[in-house]
Amino acid sequence: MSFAYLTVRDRLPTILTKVIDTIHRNKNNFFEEHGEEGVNAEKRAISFLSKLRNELQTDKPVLPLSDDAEDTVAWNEYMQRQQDMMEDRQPVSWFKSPWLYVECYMYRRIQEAVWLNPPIGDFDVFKEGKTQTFFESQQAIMFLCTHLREVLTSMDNPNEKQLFDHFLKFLQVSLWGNKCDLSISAGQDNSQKISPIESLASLQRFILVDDSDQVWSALMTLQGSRETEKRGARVDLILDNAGFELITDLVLGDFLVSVGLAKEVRFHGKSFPWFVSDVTKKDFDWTIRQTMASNHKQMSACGVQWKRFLKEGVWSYHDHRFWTLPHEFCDMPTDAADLYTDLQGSDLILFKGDLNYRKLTGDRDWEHTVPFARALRGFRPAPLCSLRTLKANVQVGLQPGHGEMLTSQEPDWMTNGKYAVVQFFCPPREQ
Ligand SMILES: O=P(O)(O)OC[C@@]1(O)O[C@H](CO)[C@@H](O)[C@@H]1O
Ligand SMILES: [Mn+2]
Repeated sequence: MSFAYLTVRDRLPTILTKVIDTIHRNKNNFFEEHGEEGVNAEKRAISFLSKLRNELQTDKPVLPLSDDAEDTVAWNEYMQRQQDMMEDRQPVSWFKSPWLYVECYMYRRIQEAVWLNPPIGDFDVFKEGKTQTFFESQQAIMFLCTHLREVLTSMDNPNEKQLFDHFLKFLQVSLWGNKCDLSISAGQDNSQKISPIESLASLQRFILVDDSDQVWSALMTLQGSRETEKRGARVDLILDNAGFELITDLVLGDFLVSVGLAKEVRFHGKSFPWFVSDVTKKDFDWTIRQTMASNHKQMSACGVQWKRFLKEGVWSYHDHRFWTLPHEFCDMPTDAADLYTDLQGSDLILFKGDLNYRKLTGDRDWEHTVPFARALRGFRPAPLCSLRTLKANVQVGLQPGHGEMLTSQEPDWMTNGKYAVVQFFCPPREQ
């Protein structure tokens, strides 16, 4: 049985059950905030979601969205296209459609349940889990913040080699931070409790493709032009999960800006709760506020600095509805031309996580030796790099024989989250 099939059969209904339970447990809060209207909204949302779980479990056709959000038309058009592509005119159902599509669809339907019930329309059904991992990872967060502040204060005029060594560490911490998503464990504890910097050396052998030096070169190219005004790169960081992973990304963003490798870092998150643990604007702001408010000196110093970066515009947060559509990224130029144009202005785009990798590669059954550039199928807004731990059945850009060797030793190497890639692509100069 495939990993995709098992996800749809087992993992997605478990996630739905948890969502139903969360909404139910918040009944009193809804009552306090909105009176009877809040309780009615709770009831309607739960009945909607129970129906959804039943549709999934009995392999019913997927239904068009019935809400009136900014992305509803785009979703329904996409679904119609999928239907038109079905041979024999069978309706697209939960088990008879691409995994990437139904998984995204389920998260959008959960949001439909919330949006159709305006009194609870801004309730985040995954907030509790995200908050919990953040608190459970406090030790690792403090450690990381301390390390960052120490590196930054000790680095008066560092040489290139020192800078590169630190860069590698922060890049790898952000990479392994992706181990901590909540959807793979269906919301089970996945918090980070040990020192993230110390574990790096022992994790190195699990990085199957490591293009870190090319990422470094991309940043250094922009350093070269000191006499011109443009010093330092514009980096776009396409975020994945909240909790510990987000902290690792903020720490990386802080390092890049503080040492002058980047002049600007633009964080991109999701516009509604997504894949259990993904970052929304609220999570982003909440995380920075929590970090600022910490009793731990170095941690709160980081929070204060991050707030300042945002205020000064050195950092900024962005979201776009495209990130919560089921489209592969090669569709971006046609389906989200504004976002593609925006990303073309970047000097380096870092894509965090597994889902972004699936969308970069179209989640196809590629041969493992297919070059990353080919799997991107024309998606080439700017130099880009995927920082991803492997949690789904797709991996490209390996040396001949490597994939086969891994399969023979560890059949679930693509889904057990033990392995990772730092995979870089640079568009040719003249496109
Ligand atoms: O993108 P992330 O957070 O690294 O991982 C999310 C993810 O692993 O969870 C799903 C399982 O439900 C996978 O399909 C998906 O790719
Ligand atoms: Mn995620």
